[in-house]
Amino acid sequence: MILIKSRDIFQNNDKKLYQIMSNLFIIAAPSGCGKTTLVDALLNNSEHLYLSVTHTTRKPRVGEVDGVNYHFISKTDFKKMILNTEFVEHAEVFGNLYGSSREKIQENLNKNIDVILEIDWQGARQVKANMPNAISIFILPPSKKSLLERLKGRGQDDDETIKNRMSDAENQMKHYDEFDYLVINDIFEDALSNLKTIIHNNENFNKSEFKLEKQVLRHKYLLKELI
Ligand SMILES: Nc1ncnc2c1ncn2[C@@H]1O[C@H](COP(=O)(O)OP(=O)(O)OP(=O)(O)O)[C@@H](O)[C@H]1O
Ligand SMILES: Nc1nc2c(ncn2[C@@H]2O[C@H](COP(=O)(O)O)[C@@H](O)[C@H]2O)c(=O)[nH]1
Repeated sequence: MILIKSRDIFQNNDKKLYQIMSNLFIIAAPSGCGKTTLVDALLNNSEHLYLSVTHTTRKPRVGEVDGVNYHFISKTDFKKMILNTEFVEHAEVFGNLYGSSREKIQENLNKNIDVILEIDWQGARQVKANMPNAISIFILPPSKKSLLERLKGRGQDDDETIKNRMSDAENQMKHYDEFDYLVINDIFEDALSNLKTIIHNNENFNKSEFKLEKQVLRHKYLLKELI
């Protein structure tokens, strides 16, 4: 048996046996649902989790720091990175380009550190296609009304942007059933605790109360309201 420290995410067609020691987690949600706030809390004091910093052509918001919140780059540079196959996934979201660069992801997986990608459903689909063992989690708001209140309450987007994000939310949420787990971000502390359970016990997937099929039954009325 060949033992490697982590799976090589782009050579996983190799038929040799290998032992997987680190995980790639995908977290997606409609804009404003709270995924960044949840992931920040998740990363707090956790040395064994690395959040991949997205490259984007979006302009920075007030308070956002280049290299910390995002790598803010030009469209030309983004397109060069696509041509050089530097992204594990990329997508256009709200008229801007967003992509996850392969280098740091692979570096951390190789160091046996679990990696989190905070991306949209299009990116999630690409990652799952290349790496079916990636663990995907979709986060839903408790209602459309709370989603709107959160987008407004964040105080960082103008009315037009908020309108666009609300009208896209349904399109994003339609893809919840492509994910392994579903979490409802109603009470923040509960959602955080659910995420921690998923991340720390993902080997118990079949028994998890947060796996998609169980959550779909539990939250069927919410799903009807949202989608
Ligand atoms: N459970 C919650 N209850 C109330 N407010 C919340 C909850 N979770 C997050 N929020 C608030 O909702 C707002 C949006 O959260 P956040 O920016 O994390 O969303 P996001 O999903 O990362 O959005 P985007 O995809 O646009 O980056 C923030 O002001 C955050 O404090
Ligand atoms: N496919 C990807 N989508 C991404 C990535 N990083 C963020 N996103 C998506 O963009 C929206 C908007 O983000 P914002 O910071 O401009 O509010 C967010 O909801 C994600 O769905 C990425 O690397 N790849």
